[in-house]
Amino acid sequence: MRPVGSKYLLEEPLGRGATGTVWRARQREAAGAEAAVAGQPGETVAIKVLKEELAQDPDIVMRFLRERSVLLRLTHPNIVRTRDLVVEGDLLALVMDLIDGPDLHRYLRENGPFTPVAASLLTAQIADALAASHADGVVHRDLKPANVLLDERGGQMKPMLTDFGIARLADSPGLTRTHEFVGTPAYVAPESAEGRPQTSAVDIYGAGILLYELLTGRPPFAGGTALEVLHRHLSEDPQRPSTVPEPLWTVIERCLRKEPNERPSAQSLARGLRVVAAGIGVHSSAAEVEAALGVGALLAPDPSPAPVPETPGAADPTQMLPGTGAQAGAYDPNGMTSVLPPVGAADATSVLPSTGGPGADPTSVMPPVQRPDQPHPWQSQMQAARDRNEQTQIQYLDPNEDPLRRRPQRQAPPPPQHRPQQQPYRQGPPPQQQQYQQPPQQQYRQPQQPPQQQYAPPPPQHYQPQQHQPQPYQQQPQPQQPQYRQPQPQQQPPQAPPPQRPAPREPREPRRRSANPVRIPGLGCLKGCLVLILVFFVAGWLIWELTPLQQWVGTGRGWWDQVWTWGSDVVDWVATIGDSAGSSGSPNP
Ligand SMILES: Nc1ncnc2c1ncn2[C@@H]1O[C@H](COP(=O)(O)OP(=O)(O)OP(=O)(O)O)[C@@H](O)[C@H]1O
Repeated sequence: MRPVGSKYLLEEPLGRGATGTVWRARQREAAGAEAAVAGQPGETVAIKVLKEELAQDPDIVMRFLRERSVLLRLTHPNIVRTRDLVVEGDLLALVMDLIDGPDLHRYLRENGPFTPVAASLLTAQIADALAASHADGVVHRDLKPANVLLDERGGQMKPMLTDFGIARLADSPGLTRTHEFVGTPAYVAPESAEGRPQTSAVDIYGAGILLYELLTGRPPFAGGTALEVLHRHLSEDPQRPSTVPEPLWTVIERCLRKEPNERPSAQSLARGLRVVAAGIGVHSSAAEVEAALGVGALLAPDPSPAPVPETPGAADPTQMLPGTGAQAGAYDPNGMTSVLPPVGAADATSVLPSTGGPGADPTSVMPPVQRPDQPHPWQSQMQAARDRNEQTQIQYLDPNEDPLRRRPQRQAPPPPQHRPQQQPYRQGPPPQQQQYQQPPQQQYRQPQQPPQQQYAPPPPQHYQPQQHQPQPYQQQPQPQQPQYRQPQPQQQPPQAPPPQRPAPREPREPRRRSANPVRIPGLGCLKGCLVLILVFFVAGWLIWELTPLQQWVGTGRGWWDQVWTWGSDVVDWVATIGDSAGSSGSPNP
């Protein structure tokens, strides 16, 4: 057992994350006045001991101490309470309440997706926690199921958001000045992926992804490489699974808007989710169903989202790349920014990883620092994420290899000389036409909001355990009121975590369906002829009967008789021609 400070003893590790290891620990004696919770000797706590490299960085230690008051005052029924922060020699540790229960990632993996009602109520409580922290100016920035612990005490399951402030520490200059990416690709908001200024809206995006995952067992943008996932966040719209009720999809779709200002505030998200939960249940009244269908009106955007404080070297994308700025000879087609490094800057494909497709010339797409036999850093990063249960990723990223900063520019002038067209992903789908904006040049200097108003959290709402029936890898279709469009229940494939795919496949050509599934050669032509004959026949009959033509021709016959006569004439004529051809072709007697 290892002492942490003079007050705590580490007993056994509970789990390891990217930023440190969490231990079950015991309190030796009551903590001092600087702790938020003094605690009693013998009390059990959880202690996250941050990685040594974090603890040895003076910038991070400073930040840790500065954040201390923020973290310690962050209290809410759905936030894991930070009791104390310990700085001792080379050790930085957060002392937290010990939560008795699994994290949501593990729970999902073991029990399958939630019902729509249970998913709504659970996410509503997470939104409550976010509303409280946003009101206090604290943005989580790494919201994902692994950071939600399920407190199972008392037979109820209460989601508890944890790891507040860790992303802030990890994002400190000590780390990001070496061009690191902080976040988990499957949950990263588009603005974070692009290095644009972030606000509390990134947490709403994370909540939308989390809600989607609770309902389906997997996040909407997953699979393939981390780069691919980030591209999908930036360019793809999520698709509604057939099992997600319409009002709930309205909420998810609003949370996942690419434009942060269009996402709801945490408070309106929580309210909207509760209205949806009330309106999609088996016993919902007509009024509740009606209210759920109108949930869009409740999802008001946040008029003053909490900004993520600027971190020199982190929030400013221009500082995340070496040799940036004018002195580096950067490519600047729009005159907006100078973030692109000089090597191959005009050619986005030149920095993308080679996937080694047939006929691919790896050297032509490899950045100079990367050898063909090495995996791309993002690929290793994704692999590491899988190995580590989707933990926060902090990994060196060579800016030369970051295609997000080398996307084709909308107004880019044509390159001075023709290059052979190269596919950025040789084995992957062709990238969609992306309307990327270059990250803005100006630094984000909005000061952190002081906590103005005291957030009064709504009473913690614990949903009843029977509302969530763990579905072992099969979504239960939710019975719906007739008023709203019922999604078609569908047999779900096993809801396992996204399988690891070796390489993205080429997208299939959309199949063109023929109106005539059995192809008979010439059938189309024959049909046309028959239709034409029919049309002539009917038209002739009408003209014969309804116009004076019959008298003019002077036959006095009916249409059928006349047609029969014409037919006989034609047959006689053909026979005559045949006879004359036969007699002229036969030798003279
Ligand atoms: N307060 C706590 N009480 C009980 N268990 C905890 C507590 N905090 C974390 N854990 C457990 O410890 C494990 C590791 O937590 P940690 O936050 O380091 O992991 P992570 O969220 O996967 O990684 P990271 O946040 O660094 O990406 C988790 O699986 C979690 O279940």
